[in-house]
Amino acid sequence: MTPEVITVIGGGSWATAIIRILSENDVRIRWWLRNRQDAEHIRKYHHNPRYLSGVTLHPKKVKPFTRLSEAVKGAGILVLAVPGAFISDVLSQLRPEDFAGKTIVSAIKGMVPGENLLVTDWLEKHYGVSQDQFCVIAGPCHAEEVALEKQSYLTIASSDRERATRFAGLMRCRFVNTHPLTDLYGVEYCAVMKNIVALACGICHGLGFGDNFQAVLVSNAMQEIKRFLDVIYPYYRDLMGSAYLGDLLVTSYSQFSRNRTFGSMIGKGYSVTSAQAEMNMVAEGYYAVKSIDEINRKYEVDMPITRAVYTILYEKASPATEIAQLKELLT
Ligand SMILES: NC(=O)C1=CN([C@@H]2O[C@H](COP(=O)(O)OP(=O)(O)OC[C@H]3O[C@@H](n4cnc5c(N)ncnc54)[C@H](OP(=O)(O)O)[C@@H]3O)[C@@H](O)[C@H]2O)C=CC1
Ligand SMILES: O=C(CO)COP(=O)(O)O
Repeated sequence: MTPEVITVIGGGSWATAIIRILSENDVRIRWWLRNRQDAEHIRKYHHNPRYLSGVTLHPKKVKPFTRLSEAVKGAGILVLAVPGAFISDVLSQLRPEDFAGKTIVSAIKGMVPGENLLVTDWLEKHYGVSQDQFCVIAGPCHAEEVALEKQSYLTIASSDRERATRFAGLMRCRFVNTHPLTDLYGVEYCAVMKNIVALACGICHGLGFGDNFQAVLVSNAMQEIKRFLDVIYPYYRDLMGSAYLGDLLVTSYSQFSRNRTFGSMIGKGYSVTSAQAEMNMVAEGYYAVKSIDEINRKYEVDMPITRAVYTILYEKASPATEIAQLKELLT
């Protein structure tokens, strides 16, 4: 059998981890990064110099590119792994024909700000990608633990179960277990919303709250996510599964979570700009909370945690005052 040709778009930690996983299998990876020096470094030394630099990349299976139109040539699968806020900029070099007939995999746990669309909805709108072409990579999995080859689980969601099963096969390896699921939009929304909750957990941690309070916050958050999903995309789903509850837990509690770290800085008194400057990675929840809050103005679902995070980050409300008010609403 000829190896599967896969283009991975994005040069950050998750793109690097996905490439590490995929290259355990029979694939050829065309890797697009925006930074020319990074691509050159990878070609010479087989390491990404700025993200997960300890990971060795397979010299024969992984080929870096800086021209996106060239990177997508000949691939049957495109994996998108840039933060949602930059996707429209990055993909502006491509045309609808570049997506035709391919499996389009979103590894992005964020929305497209401004348009307030899930990445899959945005690709359908702007590039005519049909719903059954999509897969979404979900589940509790930090790139840093993939780099350490710690046992992880991923869920591959697609409305086309066969497509999900095929891609799940390519993402399965010694240290990663995978399973398919058909709740494409539910999984995508949940992945976006758990980042908002992790921000809230971080803010509370920064303010000095402990584990007792965080457990209440997270369990209330799961109910908030359920209320929202039941309205925006009703579907038979088991929210106790690892693609939903599992991802909420790892992001809320892990030392590796960028969203939690960002929130913690806000709770300790950093401004949004100084917290962003301090982190060299992207906290998707910052963009997501604005999108979800704006979407919810139409649906008016009861979402006190999302509202509190939005008010703190976008209306410069005092974290202590907002969380004091939120405290009274949790059960
Ligand atoms: N890290 C993780 O464990 C996981 C991440 N994800 C998701 O993967 C997606 C990608 O995140 P991740 O790889 O972690 O991000 P990182 O924070 O590790 O990297 C950020 C990436 O965004 C790029 N970037 C920064 N600014 C711009 C810009 N203005 N225009 C274009 N690109 C820009 C950076 O480019 P440059 O290379 O030039 O610095 C870099 O490639 C996110 O949606 C995240 O939620 C999902 C699961 C796990
Ligand atoms: O989605 C993730 C883990 O499953 C990554 O979360 P952070 O972006 O907060 O690090």
